Amino acid sequence: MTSSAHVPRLFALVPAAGIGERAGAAGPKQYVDIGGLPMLAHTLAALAAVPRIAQTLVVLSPADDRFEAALPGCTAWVARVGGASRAESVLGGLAELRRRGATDDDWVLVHDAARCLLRPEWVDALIDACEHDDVGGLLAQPVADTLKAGDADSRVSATVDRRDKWAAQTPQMFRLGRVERALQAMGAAATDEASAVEALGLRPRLVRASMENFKVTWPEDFTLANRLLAARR
Ligand SMILES: Nc1ccn([C@@H]2O[C@H](COP(=O)(O)OP(=O)(O)OP(=O)(O)O)[C@@H](O)[C@H]2O)c(=O)n1
Ligand SMILES: C[C@](O)(CO)[C@H](O)COP(=O)(O)O
Repeated sequence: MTSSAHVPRLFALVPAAGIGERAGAAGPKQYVDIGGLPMLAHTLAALAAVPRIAQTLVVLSPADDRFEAALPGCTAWVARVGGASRAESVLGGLAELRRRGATDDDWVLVHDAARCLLRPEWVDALIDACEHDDVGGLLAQPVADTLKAGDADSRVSATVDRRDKWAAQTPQMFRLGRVERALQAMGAAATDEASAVEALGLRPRLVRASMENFKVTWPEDFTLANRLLAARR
């Protein structure tokens, strides 16, 4: 007799519906050229190099009219279901994954389009650490600098104990059903998937990655990303 048990699959979900306000580029930062390709192309290439990921879904803004010209021949799934916040874009993507056959038990690795220096081996390390974990987890980096809390006038209000602090990165890997419920409960206040899952009383696993997995956020970050990519060639 053959077993019909569902084997969970792994999907990647890339929110790419932001406007990149802080980056100050002429258009959305995911299309800014880095080393000859749009930033988003580097991000998707890293995920495509992880064989355990069954498929990647890119979430675009409904108004996006650049993707097909910028990434011709891209084999990732694409859905123009982005929302006003990152959390809404991720929720739109999770609903799209369901429409395409994903179920509650499948794993979803949510990864920022803006973290284009991702390396496949970091994704593999995350999967290895989480695929048999009850909760799931995220890539992160222990904080190395002394941490200051600041007031609106840019004066220090406190020095924060950094000993147990980690900077959260992506991918963040959770079961589809759980992360969807968590984000629905927390709404746009969720700046990442882990914080929504934490609000359910759960403790996601922290998997150390690298500072190279930084999020291109400010104008000077494009220069850093270009240099790092050039150094990898
Ligand atoms: N409504 C939104 C906002 C953000 N994102 C995505 O979430 C990731 C992380 O967000 P962030 O770095 O803040 O990107 P932007 O929102 O584009 O930047 P900014 O906040 O400076 O406008 C990015 O890949 C971005 O495209 C999204 O899909 N939908
Ligand atoms: C998800 C994230 O990259 C983890 O550090 C981060 O929270 C995104 O924040 P942003 O407000 O969208 O820049």
